[in-house]
Amino acid sequence: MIKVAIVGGTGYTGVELLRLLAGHPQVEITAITSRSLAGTAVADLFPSLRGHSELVFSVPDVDTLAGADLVFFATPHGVAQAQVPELVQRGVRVIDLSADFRIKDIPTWERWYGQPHVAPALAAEAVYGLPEVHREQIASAQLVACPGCYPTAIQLGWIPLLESAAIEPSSLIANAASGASGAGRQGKTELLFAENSDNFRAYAASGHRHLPEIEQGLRNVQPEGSDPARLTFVPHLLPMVRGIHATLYARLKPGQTLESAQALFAQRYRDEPFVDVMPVESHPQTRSVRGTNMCRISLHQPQGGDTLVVLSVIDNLAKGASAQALQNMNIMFGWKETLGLESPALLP
Ligand SMILES: NC(=O)C1=CN([C@@H]2O[C@H](COP(=O)(O)OP(=O)(O)OC[C@H]3O[C@@H](n4cnc5c(N)ncnc54)[C@H](OP(=O)(O)O)[C@@H]3O)[C@@H](O)[C@H]2O)C=CC1
Ligand SMILES: CC(=O)N[C@@H](CCC(=O)OP(=O)(O)O)C(=O)O
Repeated sequence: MIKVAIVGGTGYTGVELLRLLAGHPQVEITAITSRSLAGTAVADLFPSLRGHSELVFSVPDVDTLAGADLVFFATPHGVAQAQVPELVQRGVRVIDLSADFRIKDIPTWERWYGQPHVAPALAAEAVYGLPEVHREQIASAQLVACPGCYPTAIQLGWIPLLESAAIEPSSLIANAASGASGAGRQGKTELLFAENSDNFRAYAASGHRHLPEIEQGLRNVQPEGSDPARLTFVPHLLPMVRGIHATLYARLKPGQTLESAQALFAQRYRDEPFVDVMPVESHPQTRSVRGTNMCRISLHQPQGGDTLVVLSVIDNLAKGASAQALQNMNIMFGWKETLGLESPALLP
């Protein structure tokens, strides 16, 4: 058993962590923080956790957090980088769900996030928590930076092709749509039922902060000497709660076919418990991954042309955040990677 603390327990990724950890046999949650609801019982705020949690929210306090073996940060950007250095110094392991430690190039982080980075040395040390690429480094990491939700769906959809140089790396286009829980639990006008339901729209089409994270991850898997992966990324907001559907377009290199691409995916993800390569020309649905750590992928070659379309779906709060954080925890502590993550999606 390890002791775990969560900073940011009243948000959507925080409560998803609580839901998943309630079914994990190796974890005892010793602290969960909220500045605004300190003193409130977790089960009063989230009745879904009645009978599963006796915890009460407390204000973040470094001495309390340092009593845990592992601390999850489920907080907005900028929070973890201010608090993690002391915890790391005191020997605590940390999984950060925010973007604070994902990007290695600090000027790039500062430009996209619009604030100075206060812990650049830790950003250099942090391991990017995409197990399908960094499993070995995650196992021994003290600080893991969990990938963003769009970056998870998009990277998993292109990694086999870029590793094998099977597509033109400068031809990449990603259209991805997310459920509204991706925007967190704070009140925002555009997330009101009357604004978001029965509606569909793109946002940040001229530049979203996940772009540099995705490009960094894709370039990292390319063979040395390749032209760097370049991406056009347009996110959309869907009138649903959970799920990301990414439609990825790339030009196949001469000699590559739908069948050769499918074989690359089948081989690359053969032993991955959380990537499901579906039969060619399938249409994965967000509903098939709801509440799970699964990424389902399928490939298409419309009209037999030279464009390969990859469809990739995840649950933004699960494989896109909290369940992937648990997968990382399982790897860090040497447990079976699927522990606490085995349940299939909720249907209908
Ligand atoms: N929603 C999603 O699908 C995904 C989110 N993420 C990332 O995960 C992180 C959390 O997201 P999400 O759960 O949606 O966010 P929410 O806005 O729903 O929740 C944020 C939480 O952080 C706490 N918090 C806010 N400011 C501070 C602070 N200065 N110090 C300590 N605690 C603070 C809040 O509680 P209180 O103010 O009471 O302290 C609240 O519990 C974000 O960085 C987000 O970008 C990553 C992938 C997917
Ligand atoms: C629908 C929606 O608003 N989604 C969020 C992405 C949330 C997320 O995963 O991103 P970070 O962890 O990098 O913040 C957005 O586009 O800002």
